[in-house]
Amino acid sequence: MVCEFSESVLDEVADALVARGYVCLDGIIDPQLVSALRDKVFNDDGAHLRPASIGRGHEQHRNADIRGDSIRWLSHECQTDSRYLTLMESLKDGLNRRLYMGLFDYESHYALYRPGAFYKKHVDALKGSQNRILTTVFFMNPDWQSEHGGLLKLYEEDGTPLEDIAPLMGRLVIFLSERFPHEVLPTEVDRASIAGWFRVAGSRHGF
Ligand SMILES: O=C(O)CCC(=O)C(=O)O
Ligand SMILES: [Fe+2]
Repeated sequence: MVCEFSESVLDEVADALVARGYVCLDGIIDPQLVSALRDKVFNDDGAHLRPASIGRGHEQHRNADIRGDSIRWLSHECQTDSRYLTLMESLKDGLNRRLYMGLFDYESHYALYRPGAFYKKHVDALKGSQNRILTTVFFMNPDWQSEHGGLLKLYEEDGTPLEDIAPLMGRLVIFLSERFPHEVLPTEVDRASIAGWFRVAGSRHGF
């Protein structure tokens, strides 16, 4: 299984980030890996999902009014997780080569939104030195229908709605973390995703 993005995909992502700050890509991840990732949420690992919290460190707390998903962090100890993380490493290297973004490390979690769950409008970048610079959201929902809800809604910095993105199987969305407020609209059916963030080392980056 190939665990790196092609040069042409990396070119496309880099060009889109420069032009618009975000990109939505379909079918760029091996379908076998996509279904293995989905199985992690719905089969073997479902029991390890925990209600998500918000904030960082001692400011971290659960707040079901803001987000209702359950999560599990990816780890290189699991082979399927590791394949996804290796793929994201190739994205990091490819973007650093093209845009000198200084992306340093990556953290990501599976998220399961049960019917009725949502994540209110927020910005991913957290306060502190290890800031989140680039967000990835990957979807694993076959047969998604518009009546299922659960759209990822992106906004401009000034709050103007920008794009509603359906959480379709195999779709990867990448955006600059500080620039785009976004929310997950309430879902009617189980909705699985992997949210991830690249951070820079040390101080804030001026991209
Ligand atoms: O699952 C999604 O569509 C996005 C989730 C999200 O915004 C987050 O976890 O920060
Ligand atoms: Fe987010």
